[in-house]
Amino acid sequence: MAIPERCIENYKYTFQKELLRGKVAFVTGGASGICFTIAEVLMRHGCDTVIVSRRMDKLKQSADLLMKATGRRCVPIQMDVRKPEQIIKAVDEALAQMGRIDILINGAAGNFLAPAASLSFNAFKTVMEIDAHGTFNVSKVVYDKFFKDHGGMIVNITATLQMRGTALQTHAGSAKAAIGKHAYCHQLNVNNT
Ligand SMILES: CC/C=C\C/C=C\C/C=C\C/C=C\C/C=C\C/C=C\C=C\C(=O)SCCNC(=O)CCNC(=O)[C@H](O)C(C)(C)COP(=O)(O)OP(=O)(O)OC[C@H]1O[C@@H](n2cnc3c(N)ncnc32)[C@H](O)[C@@H]1OP(=O)(O)O
Ligand SMILES: NC(=O)C1=CN([C@@H]2O[C@H](COP(=O)(O)OP(=O)(O)OC[C@H]3O[C@@H](n4cnc5c(N)ncnc54)[C@H](OP(=O)(O)O)[C@@H]3O)[C@@H](O)[C@H]2O)C=CC1
Repeated sequence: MAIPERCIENYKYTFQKELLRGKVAFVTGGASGICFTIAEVLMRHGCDTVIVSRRMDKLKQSADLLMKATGRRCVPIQMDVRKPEQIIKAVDEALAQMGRIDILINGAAGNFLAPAASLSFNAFKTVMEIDAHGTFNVSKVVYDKFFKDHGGMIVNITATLQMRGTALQTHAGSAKAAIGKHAYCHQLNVNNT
């Protein structure tokens, strides 16, 4: 059984408590780490969430913790951000259960510390596919199925390691740089159309 995440003790509000009441967020990687806490903070502000990743046991455990701590709804759905057919199914299920998606958090990522010389073709490809392709894949499906007609917000979780370069991080640095440029180009596209 996966080790459970922990919710924030004595949460202090900076924003209005009900700021996101009636909104729904779709959070990739939301069962663990940073994106678990992002889901928690959104829920503490009235938002309902869908958390997605590959391990259903971990998703269920985290969804239970989040609902108990915040009193909001959290639906766990299994999917791999590298597999478009799984994303389409997951977004369909999210919309069937929640009726809407207002916020997409692209947080799912894969990483490990490894010298560039020891990266196999598949090691580099795997991290690029989870981080960079995954961000595009999920954004495309959520856009096509909901944001195109209703609007919505996409938040891509990147890093700083790619900005000046970081040892042992050729794969993750390349993937996170791609995500940054993707967001920038996408913004230009949206503003020009
Ligand atoms: C991530 C850092 C980890 C620990 C940090 C510890 C100390 C910090 C010290 C200094 C800091 C220095 C730098 C900063 C580093 C990081 C912080 C900044 C950014 C962080 C970004 C993040 O994304 S953190 C999130 C990390 N979370 C995860 O990775 C969870 C999900 N991870 C996974 O699912 C796997 O780890 C996976 C990414 C490998 C994907 O799994 P899967 O699809 O099942 O793939 P596999 O079949 O297992 O592997 C695919 C190919 O990759 C090769 N591989 C796997 N691991 C390694 C490795 N350690 N070294 C080299 N190659 C590896 C594997 O062999 C496969 O290739 P083949 O050719 O064999 O097929
Ligand atoms: N930790 C850090 O120091 C830093 C992290 N970041 C970024 O913050 C975000 C969260 O990182 P962190 O909390 O450390 O990491 P975690 O390992 O806790 O979170 C990564 C999540 O992504 C999910 N995931 C991985 N691969 C896939 C996939 N193929 N499909 C669907 N879900 C997947 C994992 O679940 P599962 O394995 O069950 O699929 C896991 O829940 C990431 O984008 C990371 O790059 C940025 C800078 C620094």
